Order: sequence, then C-alpha cells, then structure tokens
Amino acid sequence: MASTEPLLKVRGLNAYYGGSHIIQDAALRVEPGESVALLGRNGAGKSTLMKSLLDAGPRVTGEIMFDGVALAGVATDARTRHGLVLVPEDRRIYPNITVAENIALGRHAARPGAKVNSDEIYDLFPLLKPLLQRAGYQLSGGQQQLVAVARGLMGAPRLLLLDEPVEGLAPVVVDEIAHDIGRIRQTGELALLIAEQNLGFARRVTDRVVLIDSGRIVFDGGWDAFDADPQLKERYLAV
Ligand SMILES: Nc1ncnc2c1ncn2[C@@H]1O[C@H](COP(=O)(O)OP(=O)(O)OP(=O)(O)O)[C@@H](O)[C@H]1O
Repeated sequence: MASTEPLLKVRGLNAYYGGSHIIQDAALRVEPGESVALLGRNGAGKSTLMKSLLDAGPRVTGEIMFDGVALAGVATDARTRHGLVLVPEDRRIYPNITVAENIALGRHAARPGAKVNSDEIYDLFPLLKPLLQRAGYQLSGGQQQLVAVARGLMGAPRLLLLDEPVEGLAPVVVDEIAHDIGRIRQTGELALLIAEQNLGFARRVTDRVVLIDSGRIVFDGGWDAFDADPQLKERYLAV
C-alpha cells in the first residue's frame, strides 16, 4: 500500500434498514495508526455506519476501500480477516466459558500469517490478568468491555472499530479503559474508529472528530477545530 493512501476510504455510503434510509451519502477516511472519534447522539447512526463497514446488518451501497481493497461483495468474515474488526456495543461475552477462552475466540478472525501472542495482549490489560480463569458471567460491565477489546485485538486488526466502549461504565473504569487504549496505540500501526457520546473519553483516546447527525456526517476535523465552534456540541451532541 502506498503510504499516501488512507487505510479506510469511504465515499457515497448509504445504508438502509428495510425502507428506512439511515446513513446518507457518508464520506470517511482513517489513516494508518490514526484514532478517530465518531460522535453523535443516540440514534444518529454511529452503530449503523460501523456495521455498514462490515456489511453486518443494513443494506449498503457506495464505495468502501480498505487497505487498498474494494470491499463491495466481500463477506463480513473476510473483511474481518483482512483486518477490519468490530467490538460491538453489546460486547457479546460468552457467559459459560472463561475470560481466556473468550479472548482466544478472537484468534479465528485473524488474517492468515498474522502473529498474535495472547501474552502480549494480556500485558495491555493489567486488570484482566488476574481474571483469566473467571467465567464470563462473573464479570462486571467494565471487565466485559476489556475482554471484548482484548478479543478484538486477537484478530490482528489494522482498524479496530469500538462501538461506545464506555457506555454505562463508572468514571474510574472509563479512566482505566482510556489508559488501556493509550497502551494499545503505542504498540504500532493499529488504527481506531471509536463511536462515542462521552466527549471527555473520546478526547483522550482520539486524534480527530467525525460528527454524525441523522445519518449525515456534519463535521470532520481536529479537536481544535471542533472546540473552536461550540455550536457543534450544542447542536449535535446536547441531549
Ligand atoms: N436493526 C434495525 N432495524 C431498523 N432500524 C434500525 C435498526 N438499527 C438501528 N435502526 C435505526 O437506525 C437509526 C440509527 O441507529 P444507530 O443504532 O445506528 O444509532 P447510534 O448513533 O449508534 O445510536 P445509539 O447510541 O443509540 O446506539 C435509528 O433511527 C435506529 O432506530
């Protein structure tokens, strides 16, 4: 891949649930190693946009280029093996197997030849290490989120999509997850797209903001530019 090409380039993306036109003509770019916040109110279309990238739910039209490959017609599992990995909002932790087993399941999503070392992944999540033999059903919401992110990393992603990773979590847990994401970012070229409503958290873990409202991208820029226009927050994020 030429170094000037973005890792993800989306143009003219439309997504539909039945007759409802949810995502409307969206454009989006993520560079290798970049972390981007996808901000928007409840129902703005954040989850639908993420699922559209994987063809995992809505009917989708438009162009999605990932790592130099056009994804039209590529099945969801093949997209994941290519390095586009989603950690969904509901986390999907299996209750009756252990944390270590839940995390290991992510390995099936890894692209052929990818080197994934579970010990290196455990090192990124110090809070998980003592919990590896615990059953999924015994975890708190924050612990489940850490397991879901660790499992996502086992898929050797190039772009990890996190759908509202800190929704409903206590501030101390949000803080821990922000630290863990900081550690993950130091490991290399992994790019992140993080759907969020928690501005403080998003600011800590991302470089750039994409704002979505009623399925349309209404702002795309740096945090400085976002902060310079307080109306953006009032208009598109205030409850
Ligand atoms: N499976 C579905 N079938 C029909 N409509 C859906 C479906 N999932 C979402 N929608 C609709 O699509 C729109 C966008 O929802 P989406 O879940 O993408 O928003 P969001 O920004 O992720 O919000 P949230 O924070 O509530 O998850 C909403 O109007 C929602 O009702």
